[in-house]
Amino acid sequence: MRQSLVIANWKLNGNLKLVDDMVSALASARCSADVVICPPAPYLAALETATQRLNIEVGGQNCSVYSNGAYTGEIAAEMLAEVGCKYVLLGHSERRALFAEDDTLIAKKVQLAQQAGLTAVLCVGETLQQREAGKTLDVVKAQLSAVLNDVDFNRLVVAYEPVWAIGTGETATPEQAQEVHAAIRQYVATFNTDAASKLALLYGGSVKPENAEILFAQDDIDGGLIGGASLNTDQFLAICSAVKG
Ligand SMILES: O=C(CO)COP(=O)(O)O
Repeated sequence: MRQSLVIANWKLNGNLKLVDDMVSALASARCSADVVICPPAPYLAALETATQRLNIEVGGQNCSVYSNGAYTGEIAAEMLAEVGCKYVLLGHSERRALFAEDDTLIAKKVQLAQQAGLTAVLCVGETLQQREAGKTLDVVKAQLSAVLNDVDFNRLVVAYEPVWAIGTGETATPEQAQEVHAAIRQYVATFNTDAASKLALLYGGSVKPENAEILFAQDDIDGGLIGGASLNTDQFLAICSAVKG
């Protein structure tokens, strides 16, 4: 039985009011999936305190490639763990594109995160240009292979987020998403068969209440990584309850 998981990625959005509103909404919600919220770092402690009695975990949106030292503005994986995070998003396409993060750097971050006891949520996905050139699987496999050679599969989640579907309102069709998810699972199996069958694989990219159920019904889709819709309590709860239980 694989973990069903819905992760909220607030990106650079939200405030203390959203922390309160989301926690109140989730407190009275019924959801068979595990729920993780990744707010901007200043809200992690407040969210962790507010969710202590709930079955909700907290995660970072990124961590440093360094453990400590003179790196102004950075946040170490161990610091995230110390304030109660259980997860950290790594390799998000916005980090890759806007902050020039490459596969080598992301692999190092995954190692540090796992050493700190965090589950790394490795994000992979192709651009529209790469998809149109028929390179989707090559791109995704290259992003995975950089990390999978030296990874703790017990602390790994993979999120497939086609770049062209992020924040655009354009979602991969359930068939497109399933095809890539199945290919990811097969590829992971070439590294570790047992881990591949247990790995939680999430879809991300314009997931909304209207399309969540059909996406999550696909064989190899175990939940979602939600951006825009995770900022709205009603929408986020509807997505959480769309996960197959
Ligand atoms: O990037 C995403 C989650 O990490 C997806 O964002 P949207 O749900 O806003 O498309």
